[in-house]
Formats: sequence, structure tokens, C-alpha cells
Amino acid sequence: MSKPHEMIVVLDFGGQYNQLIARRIRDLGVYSELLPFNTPVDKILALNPKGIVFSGGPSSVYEENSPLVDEAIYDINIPILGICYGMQLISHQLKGKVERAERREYGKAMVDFGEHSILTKGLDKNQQVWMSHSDLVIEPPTGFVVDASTEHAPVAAMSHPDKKVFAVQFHPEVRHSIYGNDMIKNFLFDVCGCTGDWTMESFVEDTIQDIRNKVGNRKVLCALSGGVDSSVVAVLIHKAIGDQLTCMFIDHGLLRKGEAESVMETFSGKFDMNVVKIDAKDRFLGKLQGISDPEQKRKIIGNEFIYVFDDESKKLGEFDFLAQGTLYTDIVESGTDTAQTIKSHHNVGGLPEDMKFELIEPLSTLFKDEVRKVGEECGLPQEIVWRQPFPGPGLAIRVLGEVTEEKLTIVRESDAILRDEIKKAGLDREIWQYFTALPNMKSVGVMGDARTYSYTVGIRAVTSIDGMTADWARIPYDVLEKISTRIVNEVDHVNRIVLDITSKPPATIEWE
Ligand SMILES: Nc1ncnc2c1ncn2[C@@H]1O[C@H](COP(=O)(O)OP(=O)(O)OP(=O)(O)O)[C@@H](O)[C@H]1O
Ligand SMILES: O=c1[nH]c(=O)c2[nH+]cn([C@@H]3O[C@H](COP(=O)(O)O)[C@@H](O)[C@H]3O)c2[nH]1
Ligand SMILES: NC(=O)CC[C@H](N)C(=O)O
Ligand SMILES: [Mg+2]
Repeated sequence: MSKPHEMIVVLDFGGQYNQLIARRIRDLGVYSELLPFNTPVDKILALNPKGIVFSGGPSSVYEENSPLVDEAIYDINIPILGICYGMQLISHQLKGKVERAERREYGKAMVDFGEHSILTKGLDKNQQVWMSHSDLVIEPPTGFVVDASTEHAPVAAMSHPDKKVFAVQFHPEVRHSIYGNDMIKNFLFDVCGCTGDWTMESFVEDTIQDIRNKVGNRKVLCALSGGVDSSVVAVLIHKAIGDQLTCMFIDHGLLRKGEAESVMETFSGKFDMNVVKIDAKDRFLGKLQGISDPEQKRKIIGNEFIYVFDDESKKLGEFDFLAQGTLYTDIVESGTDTAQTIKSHHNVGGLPEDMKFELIEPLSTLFKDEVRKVGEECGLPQEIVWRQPFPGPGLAIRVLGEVTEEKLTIVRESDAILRDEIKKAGLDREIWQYFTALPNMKSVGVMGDARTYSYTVGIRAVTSIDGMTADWARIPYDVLEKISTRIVNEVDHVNRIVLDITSKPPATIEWE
């Protein structure tokens, strides 16, 4: 992004909540991005950050090959906030002492700040925090003061106020740390001297300007699915370069019932944009034939998307750029240097190596709920902004195992019934995402006095804010009853309905 804005760099040591740290900072009005822990100091300095946060992470500093930062970072006079592993790292690199704890601390703990530091100014000294560690700082480095302790952690917070280095063993970024957000706020505004100049409005303005600078008078192809993310991207690019943009919507044969028609209707009706629809059903279904491994399916679909964009755009002229609605979640789940691959999102981990397009992904640092705010800021209609997410690989990852026309029809029809009943019950805004999945199994039933041996359909419905974590939605029994009855009565080859009652983690939202 164009960077007249204040910026906080979060160095990523692989912790589960790292993305939340950047998120909380942005919510407080300061732009923040996550960078790999081994980013060289000159690259960090080039971003002109007002402060640097060291995140948590699964490693232990005293182990071989544990992730370290370039030690020059301690001499550049930029404030540092170390969190959990980050605090242990500061101790380790500046010659304090870190050891394996006799008693691990997971979950709630009470922390006692003896004196107020600039971090806890105005807050209760005794406060509930959230811990997740099995190593301990036993002795802070020379020049540091111990700011707080808990029953089991002698150093729960420490600082070197002159050097503006602060560190906490607990996680201020999670809501269970009741003053966590206030501490982050104090760090940003009192320690780093930020003023808070980042808003959604400025994000929209900057992004439009960045796109203009990058594209010049060349042309952009936007991969448009009709979903929230790509619709927001299309509108931002259209505001930036108008007719130099062409949107391409691919019907890969894996869409929901009525989806192709409604997307085309929305986009050709409401927006003054070039939108082309491509029918690529045979290409995708052909490539998926005989494939049952989930990762392989995702990669084939990701590759095929790009090949179709390539082939079809050539018929329309020369396009240097491909724009996608990639979010931070897609990137982190597809795996990074520090985060494990959970699943390859088609638009990130599924891209072919020989891709010629240069990517434009203006939302790649944001979470879904932030994108919805951008959508509202850009004036997108409510039905697009609040549409439930639908994954690019579509029904292919909801048919477990090999994808066949028969199985696709079952998920497509059962999903349409589920969506209809959820809408009728007025739950469509309350439930974040809801769909049916088809496990690769049959069971025995009885219909009209005859034995059946047919498929089971699973109902998946979750509440979430950003898709990173989710809980199963408590759909009222009478609504579930209607859905179940209608699916077995109206969809052929189905004789049993089950409800998925797992949260994420340990499950994921999609079944593949
Ligand atoms: N059928 C499609 N045709 C063209 N591009 C697509 C299609 N499906 C997905 N994409 C591209 O892949 C990106 C990622 O898909 P994803 O589902 O995460 O986002 P979305 O569809 O824009 O939003 P939502 O999460 O609300 O469904 C999209 O933003 C879009 O650029
Ligand atoms: O465009 C996409 N391409 C993909 O490959 C993909 N995989 C999962 N999803 C969507 O991401 C969110 C989190 O999903 P999971 O809990 O299943 O990982 C949920 O909203 C999923 O629907 C995808 N979206
Ligand atoms: N959450 C963390 O950052 C954990 C850090 C370190 N591995 C510990 O257990 O103490
Ligand atoms: Mg989608």
C-alpha cells in the first residue's frame, strides 16, 4: 500500500493468534502487517514502522534452530512489544534467563502489576489475563525491570522503559485478557506515539491510488465469483481504472443451484462493468475424474482456474494482471514459512507455477469482517456484503472423495433446500455459513415399505466472525426437522441426514 500512514510491524514466530495481533492494531486505527520473523532489519526500516511486535510461537528459545530476530533490531530505536515467545526471545537475545517451567500455564491467570508502567497506565493493577506457555523468563536481561508476576510466573511482564522495549508473557490480543486491548492501545499511542490515521475510508482511497499506479494504462482481468471478496476487489479496481477492467466469472460446474444466473443478473444489472461468463464445466469435471484426494482436488481446480483465465482472456486482448479476492485467511491456511498448511486454498496454494499473470490482491492482509466493512464503505448492496462465503472449488470439496454428476446433484439440491429453509426461518444473517456435504457413504433405510441403501447428507452450519475459528450453529429443532424431511423426500438417493456439531478447531468449516 502507499505508505504515508503510520505502521506497526508484527514479526511472525508462528503462533496461533498472530493474525489477531495485527487485526487488533488495525481496529485501533493504526495500519499493521505481519512479516516473517527473519525479515532483515533494513527491510523493516524501509517500511518506517512506529513500532514492532514480536508474536508468540510454538518454539522454545533454548532449543537449537529456534527462530531468532536479526539482533540489530534492538539498536534501531523503534519501540518493541514482545508477546509470549516474543518476551522469551528478548530475554534470550539480551542475555536474560529462560527455562522450562515446572508448572505450565494454559488459560486464565491473575497477573499482578506492582507499579504502573506506561503499558498499564489507567488500568487495574491486578487483572485477568490469558496464558499459553510452558517456558518461563527466570531472570530479565540487564537494565530491564520486572513489571508483573503471576502465581507461577515470576516475570509475567518486563520492560526497559528507556529503550522502549516492553514484554508480556500473556496474550493481550485475546479477549480473555480483559485489559489486553487497552495495553495494546497504550503501546501504540503512548509508547510508539501513533495518532491513529488508518480508517476504512483511507484504506479505500489508498488502495485505489495504488492500483492506478501499478496498472498505468494496462488491462486487468478480475476473477469474479459474485462473493464478497471478489466483488469488493472488482469495485475497487473499477473505481481506479474504469474500462481497463474486465471481470470474468467461471461456471466450473461446481456452483450452487441458480448461482450462475443470479451472479450475472446482479453484476450486469447493478454495476456498469464489463462482466463475461465462461462455461468451463467440461474442463473442470474432466480434470477431476477419478481424483479423490482433497489436496489434489484443490490443486487441480486452482490450476484449471488460471488456465481458463489465460485461454479465455487471450480472446479478449492482452491482460497483464489478474485480480483475485484473496484474504489473509486464504494465505495463512494455505501455509507460510511459519504456519502449517491446513488446506490449499485454490487461489493461493493451488496456483500453477507457470502462471504468467501478475497478481493484484488488494485484500490480502484483511479478514472477512474487515472486507465487509470495505464493501459497505464502497457502497456495495447489502445482499452482496452479507452473502455467506462460498469457496472457489465449490461443491467439489463438499462431495467427499471422487466428484461425479450424481453426487453433485445431491449436494446441489440438498443445499438449495437448506438455504431455502434457513432463509424462511430468518436465520440467514445470524448463521455465518451453512451448507450440505456428502460423505462418501451409504446406509440402510426403509421407504414405502421397501429397503433402501442410499447416501447420507451432512448439514454444516457455523457461526463465526472471520472464518478462522467457528462454532456450530444451534439451529432450532423444528427448522432442522423441516430441512431433514424435505431433503429425504425431495432429493433422490438420500435416506439419512446427520448434523455436524464440531467447532473449528478441531474441525474445519468445509469437510475437505
Ligand atoms: N467461479 C469463479 N469465477 C471466477 N473467479 C472465482 C470463482 N470462484 C472464486 N474465484 C476467485 O477466487 C477468489 C477466492 O474465492 P473466495 O470464495 O475466497 O472469495 P469470494 O468468492 O470472492 O468471496 P466469498 O468468500 O464471499 O465467497 C475470489 O475472490 C475470486 O477472485
Ligand atoms: O475461495 C476459497 N477457496 C478455497 O480453496 C477454500 N477452502 C475453504 N474456503 C472457505 O474458507 C473458510 C474457512 O474454511 P475452512 O474452515 O474449511 O478452512 C470457509 O468460509 C470456506 O468456505 C475456501 N475459499
Ligand atoms: N505461546 C507461546 O508463544 C509459547 C512460547 C513457548 N514455546 C512456551 O511454551 O513458553
Ligand atoms: Mg467464494
